[in-house]
Amino acid sequence: MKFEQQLAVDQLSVYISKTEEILARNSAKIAQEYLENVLENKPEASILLATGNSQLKFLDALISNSKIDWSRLKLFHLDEYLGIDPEHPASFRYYLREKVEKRVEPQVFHYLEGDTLEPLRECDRYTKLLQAQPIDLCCLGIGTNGHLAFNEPPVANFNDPYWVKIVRLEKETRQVQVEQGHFSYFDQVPQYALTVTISMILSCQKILCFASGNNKASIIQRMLKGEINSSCPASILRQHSKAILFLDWESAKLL
Ligand SMILES: O=P(O)(O)OC[C@H]1O[C@](O)(CO)[C@@H](O)[C@@H]1O
Repeated sequence: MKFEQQLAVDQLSVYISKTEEILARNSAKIAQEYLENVLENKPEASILLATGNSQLKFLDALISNSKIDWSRLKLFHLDEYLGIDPEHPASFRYYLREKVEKRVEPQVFHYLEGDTLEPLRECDRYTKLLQAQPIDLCCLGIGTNGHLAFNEPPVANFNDPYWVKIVRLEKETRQVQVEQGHFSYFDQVPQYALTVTISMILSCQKILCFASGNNKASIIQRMLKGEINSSCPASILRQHSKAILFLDWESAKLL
């Protein structure tokens, strides 16, 4: 497996590839080998998937090249806008149905029902589903403001007693969604979302986190060189010994 550079920042492993394409190929191989290993020792495995641009090439490489037995996998996801219809193209359920579920046949895909009329009950339902088994693999992206899932700075709680909660989205997060073309204007982006918490993420057995491109360079610098605190929620990954951060040259350029 060829990464141009490998380093450790506290307990976090950081693998750097020249391009996002190489990064996707190599990280998909790591994910595949890890899942094969898990499935040698138990009948089924559980994966918590992220959405966003940072996941696209990885998911494509994982799905198109691997020999994973998806029928033995239970799938979950990190977050969803509150009040969004599952058919809305910006909804994370839409993304995951189109990019994952239509291409593989998992044993089950448990979706966060963002359009529920009873959000607290939905948090409770999803918490119970997540707690029913260990989550073997968690995939993550990092927001330009350092958020993990929708745990926004500075309110993200590293010791959250909850596993799924309702959060208010930061202006920057909502603005980025417009810039990326997911919504036409700022007020169209929902103000609230459901998200798994940092405590939930840290309970996962293995974490693969992806960040590439110039627009992630300064937050990656803060994540890896700044203090570990909730002003950059992603910095907490430095305390997870089974987490790998995959970067390309552009996102790693300020290290
Ligand atoms: O992958 P992107 O588009 O860079 O976004 C960063 C992360 O923030 C989220 O939008 C919020 O969870 C994720 O879907 C994503 O992985």
